[in-house]
Amino acid sequence: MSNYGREVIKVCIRMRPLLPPYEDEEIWGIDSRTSTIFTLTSSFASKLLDVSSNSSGSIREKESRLRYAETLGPQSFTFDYIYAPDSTSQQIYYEVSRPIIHRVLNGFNGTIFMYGQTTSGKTYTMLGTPDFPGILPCSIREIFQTIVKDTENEYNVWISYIEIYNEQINDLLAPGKVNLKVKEDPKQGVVIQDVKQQQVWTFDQVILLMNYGEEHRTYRETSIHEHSSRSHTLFQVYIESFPRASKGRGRIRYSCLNLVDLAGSERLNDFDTKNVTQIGEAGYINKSLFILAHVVNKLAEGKTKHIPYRDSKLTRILSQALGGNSLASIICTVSPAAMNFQQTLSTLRFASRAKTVQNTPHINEILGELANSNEIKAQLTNLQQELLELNTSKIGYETRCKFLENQLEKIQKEIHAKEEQFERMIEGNNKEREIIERLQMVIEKQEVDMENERIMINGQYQKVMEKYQEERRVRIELEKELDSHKEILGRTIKSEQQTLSRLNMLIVKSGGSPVDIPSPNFSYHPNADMNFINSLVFHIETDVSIPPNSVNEWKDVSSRLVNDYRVSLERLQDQYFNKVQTLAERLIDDQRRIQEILISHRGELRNNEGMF
Ligand SMILES: Nc1ncnc2c1ncn2[C@@H]1O[C@H](COP(=O)(O)OP(=O)(O)OP(=O)(O)O)[C@@H](O)[C@H]1O
Repeated sequence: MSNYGREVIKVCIRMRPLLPPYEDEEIWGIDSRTSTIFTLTSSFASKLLDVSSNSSGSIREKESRLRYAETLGPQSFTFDYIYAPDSTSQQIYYEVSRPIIHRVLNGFNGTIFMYGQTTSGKTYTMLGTPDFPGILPCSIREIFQTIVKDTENEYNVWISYIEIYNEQINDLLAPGKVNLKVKEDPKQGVVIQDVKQQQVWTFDQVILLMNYGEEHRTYRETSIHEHSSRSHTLFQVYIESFPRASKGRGRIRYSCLNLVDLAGSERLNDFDTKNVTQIGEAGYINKSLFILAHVVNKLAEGKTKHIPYRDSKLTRILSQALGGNSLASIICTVSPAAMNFQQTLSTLRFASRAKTVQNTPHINEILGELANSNEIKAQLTNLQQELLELNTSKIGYETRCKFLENQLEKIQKEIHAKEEQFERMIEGNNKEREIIERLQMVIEKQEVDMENERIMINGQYQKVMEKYQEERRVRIELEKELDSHKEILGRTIKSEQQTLSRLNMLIVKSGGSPVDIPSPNFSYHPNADMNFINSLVFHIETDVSIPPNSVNEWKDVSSRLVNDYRVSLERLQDQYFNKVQTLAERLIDDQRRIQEILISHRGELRNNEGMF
């Protein structure tokens, strides 16, 4: 085995296009020149403030996103590669995966894994479609094309395909084989016990097997993705190669390519809370991704000891790719949508930490039967020397061994206790997270209810104000009408008084006593009597003879007139005051109702504040 240097994990980001009609505006932008991804904060803020727009998400959700983004300020991340929404999987394959494939063919282990929230495009990038093949088919094609062209070496290739569903390993190429165990192999490192390893010779054969495995993989329709992977999958390609001339008795290189498609992280409140299967699956997915992030964090901090690989099957299987003997690339898929802002940010933070993790890849090589005999002889001499040394210090060694065994047992117990404690902590965390998410849902609902109520109260207030305006308008019109009546009445009374004065003059002239002229305070109500008086005055003034009974008659008429004026005026005043009274009462009533609604609304607000 030769010595090799350390290599950091390569990390690339792929941003998929917006998925209409559910997703709203873009919040992330890309500068391909500098491989930077950044927030379009100003447009984000302006778009989120426009809460009345038709875009998806509740008003509360948008406001909380805005608050979150404002608190954080502009975000920007730089990676090895960043791919814009119009990039192809083939392009990513050429730049990110192909260099690894060629080194795997030379005896290095290699791992490429997809990481990102649900619906961000992991499976699309890994498997692709018939028109746009993904990383997996492109890698397999490259392997066989290279093997065919290599005239110096001979190769054997095997594949296996497993899924980790609810922390249980199931064989996708042998569907009956479930709950497989993981074990340490001195030669190959961590391996899956009893997994079906199928030898393959062509690209088509591998694709057939891949499709067969896909049929048995666990997918489910969720509220946000109709074909969502509910498990992590691991597609492994084992390659053995040796120079044709040695016929397998010289140096043999063996390597393994791991293609990992992780299930997406998701928020528990994106699920129907009554769907126990979905909630359970999401819990397992989130827990294993949490442990993966924990492992990456520890490695990123530069720690090499006590890395909690054993806390999940996923991290145990990926231990070679994370800080071990493997080349590794992580392809993080993200959504550009404002509604996925927090999940994208969390993926980018994971990616930032992952790109500082270092591995120590080396060529895996063993010696065949007729390998360099000098090397074997040298090794034999070393071993004999070691044996001699061991024999001489056998007693000390045995004592030391005993001591170490005891120590080991003690440490194992401690580890076990810590593992249990950690399990309980994670369970507690999950429960707390669930409670917080439920509380958030309750708060969200109450805020929506309060918003609706506020809109309703505004509507009612608006109506009351309109009614009040209308009644005010009617009152002003009534006052105007009354004024005009008064004016007409005044004018009429004046003209009638003049007529009656003229009549009195005639009466006095003819030796009679004058009649009382009514005061001008009374209302006028036109009637036939006035016509009669007018004709009487006309007769007198024009010396036309007046019928003898007419003088008494006009006296009656004039006193009736006075009464009529009074009654008419009083009726008019009554009507006017009644109307004004009714309007005032209605106004007071409406104001009282508005007051009551506002008081109860404030009371509820105070209750809600008290709750949270
Ligand atoms: N780069 C892309 N270009 C066009 N469409 C894409 C792209 N990436 C993803 N999609 C589409 O987005 C949807 C979700 O993609 P995909 O199934 O790959 O998501 P995922 O991350 O694997 O989700 P899950 O974790 O729920 O399985 C699919 O309809 C897919 O066709």
